[in-house]
Formats: sequence, C-alpha cells, structure tokens
Amino acid sequence: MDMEKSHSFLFSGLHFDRKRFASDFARFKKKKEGDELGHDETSTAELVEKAVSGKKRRRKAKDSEVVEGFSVFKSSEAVKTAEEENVVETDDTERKEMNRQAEKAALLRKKHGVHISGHNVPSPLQNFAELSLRYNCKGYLLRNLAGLGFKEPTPIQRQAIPVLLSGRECFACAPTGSGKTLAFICPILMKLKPGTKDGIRAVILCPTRELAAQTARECKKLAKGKKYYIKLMTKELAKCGDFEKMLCDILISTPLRLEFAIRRRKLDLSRVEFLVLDESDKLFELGFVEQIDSVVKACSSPSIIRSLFSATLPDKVEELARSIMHDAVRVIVGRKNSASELIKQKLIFAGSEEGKLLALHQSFAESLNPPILVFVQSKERAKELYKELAFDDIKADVIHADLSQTQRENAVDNFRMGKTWVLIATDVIARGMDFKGVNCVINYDFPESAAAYIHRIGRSGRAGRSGEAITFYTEADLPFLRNIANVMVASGCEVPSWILALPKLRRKKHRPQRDHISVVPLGMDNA
Ligand SMILES: Nc1ncnc2c1ncn2[C@@H]1O[C@H](COP(=O)(O)OP(=O)(O)OP(=O)(O)O)[C@@H](O)[C@H]1O
Repeated sequence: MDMEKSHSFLFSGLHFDRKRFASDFARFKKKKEGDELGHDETSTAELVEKAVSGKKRRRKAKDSEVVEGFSVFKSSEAVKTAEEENVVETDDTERKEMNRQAEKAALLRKKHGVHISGHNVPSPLQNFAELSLRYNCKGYLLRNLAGLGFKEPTPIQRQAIPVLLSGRECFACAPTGSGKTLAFICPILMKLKPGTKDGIRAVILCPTRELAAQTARECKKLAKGKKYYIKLMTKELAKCGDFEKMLCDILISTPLRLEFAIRRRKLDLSRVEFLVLDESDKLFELGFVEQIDSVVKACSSPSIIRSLFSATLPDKVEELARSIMHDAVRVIVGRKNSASELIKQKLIFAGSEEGKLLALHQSFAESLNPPILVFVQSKERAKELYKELAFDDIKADVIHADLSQTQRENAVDNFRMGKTWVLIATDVIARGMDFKGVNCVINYDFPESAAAYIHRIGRSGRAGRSGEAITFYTEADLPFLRNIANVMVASGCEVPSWILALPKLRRKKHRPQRDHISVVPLGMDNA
C-alpha cells in the first residue's frame, strides 16, 4: 500500500508530454531496449527520468522523517534540462498547493478541537458533501444522513471518516454523545459492496448486548435503501446459526458471543476488512481481552483495517493496541479522557447511605424532570433501590445483568418511549447507550473510576444538548473524590478547593462495602 502511495505521489503533478517529446520518448524506449545490448546513449527523456528517480529515492528517505520538506529537491545535482526545469516548477506548484491544503486542514482541525498524530493524515471533512466529492460517496448515504437530520459532521466524524476511508487504522477518542458510531459505520458502508455472497466483511464489537443492538439499528438506518446484510449476533444465532449459509456483510456482536461462534461453530472471519472495537478501553479490560484476542486472530486478512473508538482511552490501552495495529492514526477530540462540556456537574455530600435515599426522595419530591437515570454500584443495590422507589408515585424501572434478555430490552424500550421516568441501572448501560434527551444522571453510588464517571454522566448532554449530573458521596467515597473532581474541573465545572487538595489516590477502582439501601432501620424489616 505504501508502495502504491509513493508511486502515485511521485507522479502526481508531473505530466510528461509524450506527444511533444515523441522523438525523445522513442529514443528513450530504444535506449531501454538497447541497454540490454550494452549501448550507451543518453536521451532527454532519460535525463528527466533519472532526475525524477533520484528525487524518488531522496523523497522516500525524507518521507520517513517529515511530511513537508519538498525543498530538499531543489538541490538536485542532476543536469537541468528544459524539461527538468518544468518538473521543478511543477514540483514547486505542487508543494505550494500541498502546503495550502495542509494549512487549511490544520485550521479546520483547530476550529473543531481535533488533534492528530501519525504521518500523512488525510484532511478533515468540511461538510458531508465532501464525502461524494472526495470519496465518491453514493447518494443513498447522503440522503440518509440528511433524513436523520445530520447537517454537519461532528468533529470526530470530520477526521475519523477520511482516516478510515484512506485505508488507515485508527485510535479515536472523542466525548460521549459526539457521534462516534457514525464515524465508523459511514466508511464501512462506503467501502463495502452491499448484499454480496462474500461472507462477513465488517465486524463491530460492543461490550454489551444493548449497545450491540443499538449499533445494529443505527447501521440499518444509515444503510436504508441498500440491501446490506446487517446481522446482530444474538444468543440463538451464536448457538444455532448456519454460518456457512448465512448472508452477512456486517456483523455486530459482543465479544463473548462472537468468540463462542468462532471457537465452537467455526465462524469464518478471514474476509473481514473492517474490525471496529467500540468502547475499546472496556474491551481491553480483564474478562474481555482473551475474547478480543481470539476475534483479532480470526480476522486474519492482511489488509484488515482495525479501529478503536471510545470516550476514554487510557495510555495503557493505547500501548497494548498499538502492538497489533499498523501505522495507525490517532485522533483525539478535545482533551483525552474528559467529560462532555455540555453537562452541568454537581457533587452532593449525603452523609450516609440513609442520607442518600432521603436526598433522592427529597429531590424527586421537589422537582422531577424526567427522563432521569440513576446509577448504583451492583445489581443487588439496583433491586433494593427499585423496591424503595416503588412506594413513590414515580414511574420507575430497573435494569441489571440478572434480568432476562427480554426484560432488559423492555426496560430500555420503555425508558426510550417515555413510559419510564426514572431508570435505575448498574453500569451495564453506562457506556454507549444513546437515550435521547436524558435530563439528569444521578450517581446514587459513587462511580468506581473516573472513566466510569465520564461514561455514566455521558448518557445526558448528547448530540449538542445540555444535561445535568449529580453525584452523591459519603465518607466512604472521600478517598476517591479528588479523581472525579479532577474530571469535573477539566470540563469547566467548579469544585471546592479542599476537594482538589485531597491526597492523590493510586488505586484505580473504588467499590466500597455499603450499607443496604433502606430507610427502615436494620432488623426491623420483619417486624
Ligand atoms: N452529524 C451529526 N449531527 C447531529 N447528530 C448526530 C450526528 N452524528 C450523530 N448524531 C447523533 O448524536 C447522538 C450521539 O451519537 P453516538 O451515540 O454515536 O455518540 P458516541 O460518541 O458514540 O457516544 P458514547 O461515547 O456515549 O458511545 C446520536 O443520537 C446520533 O444520532
């Protein structure tokens, strides 16, 4: 691929007029043939060719260091013929044009808070129309984007789409609710032919079933009008699907189900051209990493394009991923690992576990502005809090990993439709879930990490809307308070200075033992 690039790069802007230099060209051709017979005649065309290939060598050497730097060719030692003067002039114009383009791209990135690393990064999109001007995007996709009301690409879409379309692997980190899903689906749809019998050519991995189902739905919306085979790996499919006969262009799955299908059902992923790890930092956590490993191995095509997307991308994950990626481009929107600036964040000291419950009842009694998401630390606590709220006149529901698939789906659907006002949840829906217009996220239990905090509160303040996040804390959470306060400060929220002066904590996860959620004093339940 690099070879191809340097080839087209070398000859772009250089037009050797074969008609005008017909006689030279004929001599050059003769010379080439004559070379084999030991002739020694130098033609104009050959001089040009020599000068150019000399440039090619120097340019190749220079390419590995910096992208700009064409001035080096000005010191060509080769004899300058009139034709070569032409070449140099063309080179100069080409250089100026490239510099102009690079400057324009840098300004656009600056305007949208896009930071990149990697060489030869394609310029960001100015608008969706550029998808067809630069990349020949089909009309159906542009119509679907317009139909969904997407007028302008979001910053991550502006940069990540051209990166993936140019065949480069990509690490992408952008705030919650900033349109990362479209950033990876769009290039897949643009690159893959719909409805072929070639087998699976794109795999999107998500950490939860809910997110996988949501991503499959988004993918179908964007593909509307084209006969793509888009499949969600359900439990039944993983267990009983006839993979040899299954028509599938794009497969969306959780790592567990996909690994099961690969290992037990011999699912063939050797023709996969795009592998996306959504919420990639989660997927590189213990418990997922072995499954990811087997999926990465099964996607064995040498030309595969892998990409990692998340709102949080710790350095450790980047290092690990870098070992499997080739020449990846890194795209960061805003500050890495930070919360969306659209969310107003507050910390509330609730004193004790009982204090938290009273504070929640009180805040609901004073003003209830649904839809509201309430996060707790475990499924046991989710059940407990749900029981407590059931006495109030509030339409509450609960979602956690102990529920059946159907119960989980219903909980999500009812919340989406507005039938549920308050959804009590564990971290099972903390990442990626796109509930439109969540007004407030309440961290009833303090999040276990800064990343968990960023993802949880990121269920509100999406797609340009504002949101609110309230985090309760007790004495037990004090050692971890500073970590969350730092995230708040980084996204422009005010935090009391004493919190920022708390000692630094090395421990990454915070899951204290907590008293049961109940206003009834312990031991009185059966009275
Ligand atoms: N260009 C756009 N213009 C307007 N809205 C958009 C655009 N692209 C995506 N959206 C909408 O923005 C919302 C958030 O998008 P998405 O779920 O992809 O966010 P995300 O960055 O993946 O968030 P998270 O980190 O929480 O997973 C969705 O409702 C989506 O439809």
